[in-house]
Amino acid sequence: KLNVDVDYFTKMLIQEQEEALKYNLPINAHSYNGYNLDPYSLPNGTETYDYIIIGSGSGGSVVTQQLSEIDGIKGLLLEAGSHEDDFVDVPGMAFFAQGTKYNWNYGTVPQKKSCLGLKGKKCMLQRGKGFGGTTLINGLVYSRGSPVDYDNWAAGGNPGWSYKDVLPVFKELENSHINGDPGYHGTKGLMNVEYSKFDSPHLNAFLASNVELGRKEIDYNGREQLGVSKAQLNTLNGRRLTTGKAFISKVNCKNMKLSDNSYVTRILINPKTKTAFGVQYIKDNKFHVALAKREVILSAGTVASPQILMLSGIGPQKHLKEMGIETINDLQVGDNYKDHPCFYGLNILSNVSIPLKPMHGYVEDYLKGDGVLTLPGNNAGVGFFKTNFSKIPQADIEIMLISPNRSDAFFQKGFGFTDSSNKALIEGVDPTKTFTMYIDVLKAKSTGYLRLKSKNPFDYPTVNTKFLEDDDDHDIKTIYYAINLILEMLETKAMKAIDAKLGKVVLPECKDFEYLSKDYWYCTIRYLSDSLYHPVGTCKMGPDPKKGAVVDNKLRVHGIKNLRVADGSVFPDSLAGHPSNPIMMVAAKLVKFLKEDLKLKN
Ligand SMILES: Cc1cc2nc3c(=O)[nH]c(=O)nc-3n(C[C@H](O)[C@H](O)[C@H](O)COP(=O)(O)OP(=O)(O)OC[C@H]3O[C@@H](n4cnc5c(N)ncnc54)[C@H](O)[C@@H]3O)c2cc1C
Repeated sequence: KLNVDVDYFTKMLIQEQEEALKYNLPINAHSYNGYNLDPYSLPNGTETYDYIIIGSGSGGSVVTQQLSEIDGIKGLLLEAGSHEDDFVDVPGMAFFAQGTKYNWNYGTVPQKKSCLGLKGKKCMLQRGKGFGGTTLINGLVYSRGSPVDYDNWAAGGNPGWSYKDVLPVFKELENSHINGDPGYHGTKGLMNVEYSKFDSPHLNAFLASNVELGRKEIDYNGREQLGVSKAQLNTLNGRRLTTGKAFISKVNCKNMKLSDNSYVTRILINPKTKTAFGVQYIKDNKFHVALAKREVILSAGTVASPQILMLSGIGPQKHLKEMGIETINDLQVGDNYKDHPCFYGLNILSNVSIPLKPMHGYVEDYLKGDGVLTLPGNNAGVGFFKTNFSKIPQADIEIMLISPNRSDAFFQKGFGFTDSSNKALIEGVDPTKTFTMYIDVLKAKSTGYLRLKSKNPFDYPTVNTKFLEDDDDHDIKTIYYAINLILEMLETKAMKAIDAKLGKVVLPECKDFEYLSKDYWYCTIRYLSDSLYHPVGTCKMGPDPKKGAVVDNKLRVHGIKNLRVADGSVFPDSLAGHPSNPIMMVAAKLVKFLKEDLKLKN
């Protein structure tokens, strides 16, 4: 049996990698409307449900599964994509998975101060499509952020969202195998959390170097967050555990209809009563309407949820008017686009190699739940640090340890680097020995925005991340500070033991600056920065719509009845962590609110 699997996986991985390299990622969603039908006409036939959920990513999958457990309800999940395959299941194929039909491939407008070494100076904006949403293509790191994040949500006028309030919900969702700090983890939930069995020598040097510098190895989802650790991962025996597999596969289909390839074009809202009553969507080149007797739950993610709200008449009035859309409620939808800017420009040489194997060798390890293929994008470890200029009592930098090999065939396409940036990055790199560290600005001051490109629901929205554009250069200063932390790590005995040294990366645009001077680094950062793909905040939660809030603390859209949002867009701010599991927590909270309304026990 094992050999059959090895042959099947080996062939499949080789073939799918080649296809991902050739595949042209979409630049809009027009393929859903093959006959170019008028999205503003309504079809006659309708179906009626209690709840309609839009999108099944980190948020929507949890809502769908948990709602389906309520006796006697009738629900509908509309997901634009479909089921996953064995290819995306392999964490080590994460970069290639981003080159497949599972990626929407939204993009941003050209940037002024970041992403300059990427094609068209545009940051990449990957988002997953299908049951599981962005968990189909993401880095699988389980990191809740700091308790301070949630305490700030609550202090900002959102009762019920302090860390004390949300910790039990994280625990309910989790099936932890990491032997973490007592009291902080659950073992009965549907989302598995484990360490990769694969031990990278580069990770061990990273951990030891930080211990040498006086930092601790910690459970970063436990008592303290500042320190270093092997990455806690949403995998199950080394395989990607998407929210599709963890939650959608457990849906009680007696109560819930799952509709794939169903692209939602707008939510139907009665402008007089300001009540959401249904959803328009296209499937198989035909428009459909589904009616919701109770509520519509929007979980299409930080990019598509604000787009759908605006298409439905909820958004900044001036902008909607320019687009020719009648405003039903004037809210600051699409503002407050917060993300984690990231620096990808470090090569660290070493004398320790992870020997290359033929593909079937990697596959044999993988099928035993071990080996490099169990590491998502080679991400082996994380560390949370604090700058000396931060005024907040929490981590503001994350450093991710990426084991060799970074020069795989998809590297340039996956990151969108120009030929000259790519050349500078791969020159002198031994793919078996060179590792890197990504620097993630956890508390970026730069804030972007999202707007409609047109009233055509099949056009992608316009996104401007405005990375590294904040007035006092806080964000670039944070990256520069983190680079110095890394240079200090390279001086430790642990790093010297693997002969770790900074590899020279000199971009043509930065070559006139003295190598390793501050100006050299600032130039390199502006070119080799991009998103860590953690956008949040475009439908932010808060008490006051005049201060930019789109949903209230029960996730109800302000001023509209029967409409809630449950995905990354409702975060008031970026977390000092990764958003996927916190979004699952938000979704589980939403189901609790719905149950309260139904007077059911939670
Ligand atoms: C490359 C990459 C690496 C990442 N690494 C990590 C990590 O290591 N850890 C972590 O915590 N986070 C990571 N993230 C981020 C994290 O995965 C996302 O923030 C999270 O999954 C988003 O959840 P969501 O529910 O908000 O939206 P999504 O998961 O994006 O779900 C939205 C769903 O809505 C569907 N949809 C969109 N538009 C429509 C429409 N019009 N009609 C119907 N359906 C629609 C989409 O197809 C999708 O399934 C990463 C992201 C990327 C891209």
